[in-house]
Amino acid sequence: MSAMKVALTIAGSDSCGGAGIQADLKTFAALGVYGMSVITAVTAQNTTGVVSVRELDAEIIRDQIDCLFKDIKIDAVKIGMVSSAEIIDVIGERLRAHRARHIVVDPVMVSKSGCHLLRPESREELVKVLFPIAEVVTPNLFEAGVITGMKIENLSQMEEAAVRIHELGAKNVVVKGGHLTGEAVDVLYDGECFRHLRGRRIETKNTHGTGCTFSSAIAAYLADGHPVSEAVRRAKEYITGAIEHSFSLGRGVGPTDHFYLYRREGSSHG
Ligand SMILES: Nc1ncnc2c1ncn2[C@@H]1O[C@H](COP(=O)(O)OP(=O)(O)O)[C@@H](O)[C@H]1O
Ligand SMILES: Cc1ncc(COP(=O)(O)O)c(N)n1
Repeated sequence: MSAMKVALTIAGSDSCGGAGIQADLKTFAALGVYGMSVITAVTAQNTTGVVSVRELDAEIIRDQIDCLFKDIKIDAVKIGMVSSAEIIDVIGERLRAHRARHIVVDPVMVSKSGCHLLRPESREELVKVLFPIAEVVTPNLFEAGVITGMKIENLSQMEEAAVRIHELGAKNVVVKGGHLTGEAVDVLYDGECFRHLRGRRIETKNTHGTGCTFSSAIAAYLADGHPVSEAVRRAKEYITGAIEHSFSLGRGVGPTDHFYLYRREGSSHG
């Protein structure tokens, strides 16, 4: 039997379990990869919104990263909510020191419910420190707009944004079209070619954590040894199925079903 593959998520905790660390670990488990976590911040959050946020201090974030890399071979890393410039700097510095491979950066800025998960004044630091070490970055339309200063409303603008973000140091860029209307198309750019990742649009309000789930699925497939284009294609297939099986939980935006591949006929939530 081949060795178990290991993926690490560096992200914030979402107490309601649909996004952040919890979504990432569920995704790793569902895709057969051993998951580990470095928590950057704790959010008190439910399906209707974020109530409060506490950042952890840089020292405990550094210690979490160092003790894992000193002990365990890590096949891929996903980075989500990073909250502040100080946290970004310690993550960047330690991942470089440990020569971490297969890094996926989801440049999380604002939750779907409208709460800042990255201090707006730290956005430039995220791009400057984390994009150059990323194998893949996965901005949504809002994030791609903030990073490039562009207004992005169609596929050709998504392509242009992907080129500009590539110039900022990310090897591969996926601009996600989840917030457009019509087919859910994402654009992958590797510095040479564009690839359109097409998925059927699912009519549902339950999309809490879709970006977290997508980026951690990319990391899981990279950990498994797939090349970037194949990892992204498989992750797109996985997130589309997870959204198709999303369900209502609480009074707000419900989560996707990370384990839909395993549910038997008749045992789903309906
Ligand atoms: N309603 C939907 N139907 C199908 N795919 C979707 C839908 N909403 C988002 N997606 C897909 O989910 C992934 C995450 O995208 P998105 O929701 O835009 O990210 P974020 O959570 O960062 O805003 C992308 O592959 C996107 O195309
Ligand atoms: C801890 C944490 N990380 C990321 C998100 C983004 O997820 P969404 O955009 O679906 O709100 C979140 N809500 N909470």
